[in-house]
Amino acid sequence: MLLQVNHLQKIFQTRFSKEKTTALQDVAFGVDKGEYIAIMGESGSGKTTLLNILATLEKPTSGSVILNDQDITKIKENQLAVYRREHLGFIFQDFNLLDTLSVRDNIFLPLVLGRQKTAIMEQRLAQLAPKLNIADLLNKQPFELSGGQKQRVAIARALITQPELVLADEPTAALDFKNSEALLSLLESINQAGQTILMVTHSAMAAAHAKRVLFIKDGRIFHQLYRADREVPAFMQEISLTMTNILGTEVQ
Ligand SMILES: Nc1ncnc2c1ncn2[C@@H]1O[C@H](COP(=O)(O)OP(=O)(O)OP(=O)(O)O)[C@@H](O)[C@H]1O
Repeated sequence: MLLQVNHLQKIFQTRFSKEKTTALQDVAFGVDKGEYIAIMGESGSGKTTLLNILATLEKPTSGSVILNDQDITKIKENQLAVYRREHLGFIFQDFNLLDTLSVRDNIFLPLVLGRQKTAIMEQRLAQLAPKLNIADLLNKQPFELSGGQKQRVAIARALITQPELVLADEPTAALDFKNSEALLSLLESINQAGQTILMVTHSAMAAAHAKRVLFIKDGRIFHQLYRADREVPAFMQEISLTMTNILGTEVQ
């Protein structure tokens, strides 16, 4: 198993008041290499908190996150940036491209920080660029790109380090229907090529592209659905029904 999450609990306590919020009560699940998992739940159910802990951006109150036999909640503060760069890929809502760098340099950024050789960087980009249809964009600046092109560049940057796990946080939240569809089919094909993906989303349509959906409620995983060999629309219908019936939430 690639990732094993055990008895994860997160209690927030603000500095100024004694009030405690339990964001995660007891979350446990495992992810095999090559899986594509979506995590759904209503607002405030703990999705972002869970993703932040998996991303090593936040420490749990208790519990463990084992990625490739290492408990990543125990990594020392001064080693976290290197760990993230070497083992994890991130795809966020706003894509976070730096306008002062060319597209090529934006994609190379994690490798430059990790001091990879130029030849290796060029070789990996040469493999990725045609797959993501960005080969003609490499010398442009991010502000010259369309929204869809920016997404594909951000995906290239997430994949260039060949991460064990890609974490996506609401990747379609800021996109229109057409760009969402394009992004989701790209993520699907990246997964088919062997990349493990874990995505947090509000959208039943986005979740329906995953192979398995975990539903989180009140800080616990309480249900899961497998896509099996179903097409996206059929799976989406079951996801929406599950959200409505079990969570009592309407989803878009
Ligand atoms: N830094 C923090 N300090 C205190 N409470 C927090 C903090 N971060 C999150 N919480 C609380 O933890 C709970 C879970 O929040 P979280 O952001 O994980 O939910 P979510 O499912 O991602 O919600 P949304 O879908 O609205 O983004 C909420 O009650 C929230 O108010």
